[in-house]
Amino acid sequence: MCSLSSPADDVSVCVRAFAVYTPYCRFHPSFSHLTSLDWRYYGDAVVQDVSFPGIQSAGREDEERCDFLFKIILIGDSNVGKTCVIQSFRSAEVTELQHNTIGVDFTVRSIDVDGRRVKVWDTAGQERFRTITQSYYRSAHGAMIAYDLSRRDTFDSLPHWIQALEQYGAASLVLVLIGNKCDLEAQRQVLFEDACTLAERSGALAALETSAKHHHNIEEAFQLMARELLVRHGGIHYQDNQSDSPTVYLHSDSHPIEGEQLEKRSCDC
Ligand SMILES: Nc1nc2c(ncn2[C@@H]2O[C@H](COP(=O)(O)OP(=O)(O)OP(=O)(O)O)[C@@H](O)[C@H]2O)c(=O)[nH]1
Repeated sequence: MCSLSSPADDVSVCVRAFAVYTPYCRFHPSFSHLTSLDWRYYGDAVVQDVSFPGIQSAGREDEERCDFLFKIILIGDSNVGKTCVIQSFRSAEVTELQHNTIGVDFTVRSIDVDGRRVKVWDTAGQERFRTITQSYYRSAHGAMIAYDLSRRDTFDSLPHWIQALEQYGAASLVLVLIGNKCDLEAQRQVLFEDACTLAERSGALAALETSAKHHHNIEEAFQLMARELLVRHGGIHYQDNQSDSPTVYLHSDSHPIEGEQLEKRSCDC
């Protein structure tokens, strides 16, 4: 079962990420622009009078070697499954019932992309904690916007989230749209084609349908994102005729968007 089963556990995970990864991230070139104010603000706002369970085991990860460290934010309406997606990514296990996130959830995991070790630092934040999440937009390398494919209103708010990213995020941000809860096919209210159209219009790298509950397409979403970030940050160089493009990681319910991002794959910058 998921390790985040109560608000107290949730905070302890936040503390763990804060306490263990802050020193590493602050000294890492990718995070040199993060000010201590960002971190303190998060700590003051979210972490209150809690112990630090799990800090020792997480400490080992801090020493783990990685070639690249990317920060990916996961945003979207409440209850679309953001926390479950990052839990599924972290542990391949998801609880039936998740509490609402207070502030920002963190997870850090290393994945291998073409033999490169990539550390993905992932956060999911809630809209009502706007001031916290906006500061995270600024320093993100990639963003996943999630909607619940069984609730049309969560898809209809995607333009709002995209606009927020355009306003607060970096121009080079890699965007992926995620239609979560694809196990609820009978309750589907959003056609995959609609998500693909929106992804194409908004310059997203891909649209995918995922199930955090069944761990479906979660790894693929992060692999796809990490691979694109590696390309953009000079970690992978694609030839035009190279066959192992990111599309090989996609299932039938995912859709890579051709265009601007694909051109950038061959770019060294
Ligand atoms: N059927 C199904 N339910 C899911 C899936 N992912 C999440 N859920 C359920 O959806 C509910 C909301 O999940 P959360 O992960 O807390 O959603 P969230 O987007 O993080 O919500 P906030 O913290 O309010 O922003 C929970 O009851 C989950 O068990 C999924 O893939 N399939």
